[in-house]
Amino acid sequence: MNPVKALENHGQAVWLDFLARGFVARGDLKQLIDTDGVKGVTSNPSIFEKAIGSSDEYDGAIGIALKKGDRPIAELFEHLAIEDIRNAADVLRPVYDQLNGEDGFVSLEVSPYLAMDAKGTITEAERLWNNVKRRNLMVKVPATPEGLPAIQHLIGEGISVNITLLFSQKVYVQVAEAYLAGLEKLVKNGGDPSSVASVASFFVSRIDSAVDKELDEKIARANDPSEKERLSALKGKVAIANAKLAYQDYKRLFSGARWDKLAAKGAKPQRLLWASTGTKNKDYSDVLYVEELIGPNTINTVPPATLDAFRDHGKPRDSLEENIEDARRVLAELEKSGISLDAITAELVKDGVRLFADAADKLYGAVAHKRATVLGGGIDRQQLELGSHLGKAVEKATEDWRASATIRRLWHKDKSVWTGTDEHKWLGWLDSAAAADIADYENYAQRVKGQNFTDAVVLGMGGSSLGPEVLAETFAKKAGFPKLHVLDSTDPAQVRTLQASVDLASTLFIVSSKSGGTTEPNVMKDYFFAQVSKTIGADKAGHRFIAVTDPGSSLDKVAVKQGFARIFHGDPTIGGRYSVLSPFGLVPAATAGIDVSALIRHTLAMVRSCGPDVPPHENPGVQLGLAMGLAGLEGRDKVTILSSKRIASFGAWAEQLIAESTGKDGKGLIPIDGEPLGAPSLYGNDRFFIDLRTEAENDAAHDDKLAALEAAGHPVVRIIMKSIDHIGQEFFRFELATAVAGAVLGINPFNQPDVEDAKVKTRELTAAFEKSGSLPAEKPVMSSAQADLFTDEKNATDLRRAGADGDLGSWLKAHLARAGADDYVALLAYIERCPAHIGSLQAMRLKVRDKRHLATCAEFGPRFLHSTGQAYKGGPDSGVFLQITSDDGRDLAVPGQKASFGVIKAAQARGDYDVLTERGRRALRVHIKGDLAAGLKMLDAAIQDALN
Ligand SMILES: O=C(CO)[C@@H](O)[C@H](O)[C@H](O)[C@H](O)COP(=O)(O)O
Ligand SMILES: O=C[C@H](O)COP(=O)(O)O
Repeated sequence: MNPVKALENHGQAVWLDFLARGFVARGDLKQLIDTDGVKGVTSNPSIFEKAIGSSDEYDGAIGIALKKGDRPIAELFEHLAIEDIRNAADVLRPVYDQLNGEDGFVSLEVSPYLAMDAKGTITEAERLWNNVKRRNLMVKVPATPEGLPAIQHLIGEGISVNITLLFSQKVYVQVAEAYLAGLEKLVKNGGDPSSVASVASFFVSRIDSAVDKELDEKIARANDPSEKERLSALKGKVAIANAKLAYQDYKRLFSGARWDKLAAKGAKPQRLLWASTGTKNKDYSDVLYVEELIGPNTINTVPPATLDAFRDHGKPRDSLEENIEDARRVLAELEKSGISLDAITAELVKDGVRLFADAADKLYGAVAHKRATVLGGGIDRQQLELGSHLGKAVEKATEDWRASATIRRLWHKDKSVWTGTDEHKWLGWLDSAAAADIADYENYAQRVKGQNFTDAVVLGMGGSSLGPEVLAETFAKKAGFPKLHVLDSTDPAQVRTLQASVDLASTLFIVSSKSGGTTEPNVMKDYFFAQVSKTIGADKAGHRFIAVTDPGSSLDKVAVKQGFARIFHGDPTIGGRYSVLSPFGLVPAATAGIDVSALIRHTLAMVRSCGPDVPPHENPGVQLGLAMGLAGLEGRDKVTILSSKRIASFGAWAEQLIAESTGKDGKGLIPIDGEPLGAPSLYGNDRFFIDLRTEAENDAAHDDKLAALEAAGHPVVRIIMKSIDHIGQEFFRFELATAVAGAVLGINPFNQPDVEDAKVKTRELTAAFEKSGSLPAEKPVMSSAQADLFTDEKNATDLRRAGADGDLGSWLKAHLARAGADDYVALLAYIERCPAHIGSLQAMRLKVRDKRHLATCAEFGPRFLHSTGQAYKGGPDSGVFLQITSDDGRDLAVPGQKASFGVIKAAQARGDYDVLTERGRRALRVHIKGDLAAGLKMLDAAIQDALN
C-alpha cells in the first residue's frame, strides 16, 4: 500500500505544506487527495513568496486584478492569496464533507507583521475569514504572547484557527488552554462548537537544527570522549522527543471533565499538527520527522519533497507513543548538558516571526515590482544614479529600514522613527489624499463655475500658498472657471500688481491660513475685503470670500463674522508644508476647475507605491528620502532641484518642504531652486541633483548636461512624470521622501522653531510701530547715495577686518569672500517678485555660482520666511546672506491699523535679519535707496566687481 495513504490506518492525516496556483489548477492537489489521501493544505508567507514572488505564474492574475482597480500591495497580495485558498478549499471540500467537517482544511496565515499585535491579528483574521468565505478555512495565528489572546477571541467567535510557530511544550499548554477557553465562551454565547476546528502546529525540524548547532559546539569543546559520545547521541533526537511529550500533554488536555463537557456539545479536540517536517540535516533520514511522529488524531503537514520521499520509502508504524520515557531522558540529558530548550524555543519563535516577515518583505517587494510594471506610466518613473559610495550607503540603509520595519512604523505613526518628540501628531498628510471628500469638491467646483468669476486669488503664505501656486502655474485656465492667482507678499507694489491683474467685481478670494494667525494673509484679507466692499458693497463682500483654515482658528471665527461664502477646515494633524493634498491645495484646485477626482486618483497610485507594505527597496519615497538624507550626511546637502518648464514652480514648493522640514538644530538640507543647469565645473562637491520633468519635455541638451554631472560623480535623481496631471504623485513622493530624510538626519521634520522666532520678532516690531508710529531707528555701517548697509556688530567687525571700508564694493567683497567651499550664498530680496526682479536676482546669483562655484539661492521676502527661512536660520551654518531691501515707491495702507504693507514688510525684513545675526550667521543687509531698478543694476555691478 502507498505508505502515505497507509498513515490513515494509524489515525494520522497528511496535509500538504505547499500551495501554488497552477498546482491546484492542473489538478495536482486533487491527484494527491485521491492517491495519497491528503486531507489538508497549509500555506505560510514563505510558501506564497515562492509561489507569487519567485515565479511569473501570477503575472497574468496581477494584471487582471489591477485592471479592475489599483490597490495597495497587501491588498493585491491578499486578493491573489484568497483566490488560491478558495480554489484549494473547494478541491478539499469533498474531503471536508465526507469526514463531517473533521478534516479537509486549508490554512491562510495572518500577516506576519501583526505577530506582536493582538488587536491587529484579530481584525485581520476576522477579515480573512469573512472574505475567504469557506467553512473549511483555518486562519493561521502565531503562538506569540500577543497571538494567544487573539486565538481565544477568534475561537470564541466561531472562527477556525491553526496556531503556528509553536515550539515549546509550555506554550503548547497555553495554546490548548486558549482553545478551550475560546470554546467555552462560544458555548456560553450560544454558539455551536462543532462548527469550529483548530490545530496546533508544533514545529519539529527547526528544533533539531538549533539544538544540534549548540550540541556541536559543546562536542567540539568537550575533552572527555564519553562526554562527546553522550552529547552526540542527543543529535537529531530532541525535536522528536519534544513533540512526543507535547502529544502526552494533548491526551491529558483533551480528556477529563472540562473537555468532556465541551465534547458533549460537539466540540472537536484541537489536533496536534507536526510542521517543519522536511529534513534539514542531510545525515538524517529524509522521512525522519514523518516516521517518528505517527499517532492517532494527529496531522503531519509535509512539503512536496518529503511527501514524495515517504511515498517512496516511508515505513509507517505507531511511533508517537513509543519510548516516551526515552524522550523524557533525552530532554533531561539536554538540560544536564547546559543547553536550555526553553531558551532555544523562545528564540525560535522570534526567529520564526522574523523569517516570515522577511519572506513577506520579499513577497511584497516582488508584488510591488510587478504592480509597477503592469501600471507602467501610471506611476511616475524615478531613477537614482548615486555613484558607488552614496549608492552603497543607500543600499545598506535600505536593508536597515527593511529589517527594522521602519516604513511600517512610519505609516503607523511611530514617533521613534524620528526624535520621539511629537512627530506622531503631524502625520495626517499620509492619509489626506485618500480622505479627500471628492463629491464635496466637485459640488463646490460646480457652484464656483455657476458664478462666472473671472479670477480667484489665494491669499496665504508658505504651506498655504506654494502648493496652490504650483497648480496655478502648471495648469492652463479651465473654461468656465476663474483664473487662479496667488498672493503671498506684503510688498505694496506686489499687492497693487495683483489688484491690477484681476477684476475685483468678479473675483473670488481664498483666504488660506492653517493657524489663522499669520500676519500676511490677515492683512491681505483686510485690504481686499475693503476693496471688494468698495466695489460691490460691504453687505455682499463676504460672498466673495472663502476661508481655508484649521477649525477654531481666529480666521475661522472672522470668516463666520464676515459672512464668508464657505469655510473649509484643514486637518490639525497636517503641518502647512505637507498640506497641499488637503483642502489647502484641493480647494484652490477645485476653484480653478482642476479635476480633483483625477488629481487624487493619480496621487493615490504613488501613495500606494510608497505604502507601508512596500519594502524600502521598491518604495520610491523611501529611496529618494534615504538618498537625500544620506547625501546630506556625506556633505552633499545642497539639494538642487531642476524642474522643467511645464512644472517650473514645483521647485519652490519642494524648497519649502525640504528646507523647513530638515533645516534645524544646525543640520539639514539646503534646497537650491531655480539655478539653471550648468557644466560640472560650476559645482562643488556639495550637490545632490533632482531632475523633474514631464515625459513630453524631451530635451537632449539638458540630458547631456545631466549625464555630464553624473559622469563627474554627482548624484543625480531623474523623475519623469507621465504628464502634469500626475503632479499629486510628486507632492506625495516628496513629502514621504522628506519625512524619511528627516529620520536619517535625526531631526523632527514637522516643526519650524526658527520661523516661529522670526514671526515673534516681526510682531514685536509691528507692535512697537503701532505704539510709536515708527520702527526703532537703525544706524548703517556704510551709507552712499544709492544704498545703506546694515549689519550687527560682530558681522561689521569681521567684515571691516577683512577690508570693508567706505564703499559698498568693499563690503560686498569682504562679505562674499567669507563663503568657502561647501557654503552657499543666498540673496534675500524684500521687493516685488516680478519677472524683472527675478531676472536681476538670477543674474546676481549666477555671477556668484559661476565665479565661485558655490550653491546659490535667490529668494523673495517675506515669502521665503515661510519656506527656506527656517533652514537659513536653523540649518547648517553654511549660508552667507545678502539681504536686499528698498524704499517703497508707493506704500499701501492696511485698513484698521497704523502699520502699512511697507512697514510690515520692513518689520519682517528686520525680524528676519535679527534672528539670522542672533544665530551668528554671516549676514549683510543692503538697503537700496531711490529707484529700485537702478539700485539693482548698481548692486549687480558691485557684486561683479566684488567677485573679481
Ligand atoms: O505552520 C504551518 C502549518 O500550520 C506550516 O506551514 C509551517 O509554517 C511550515 O511547516 C514551516 O514553516 C516549515 O518550516 P521549515 O521546514 O522551513 O523549517
Ligand atoms: O507654511 C506655513 C506658513 O507659515 C503659513 O502658515 P499658516 O497657514 O498658518 O498661515
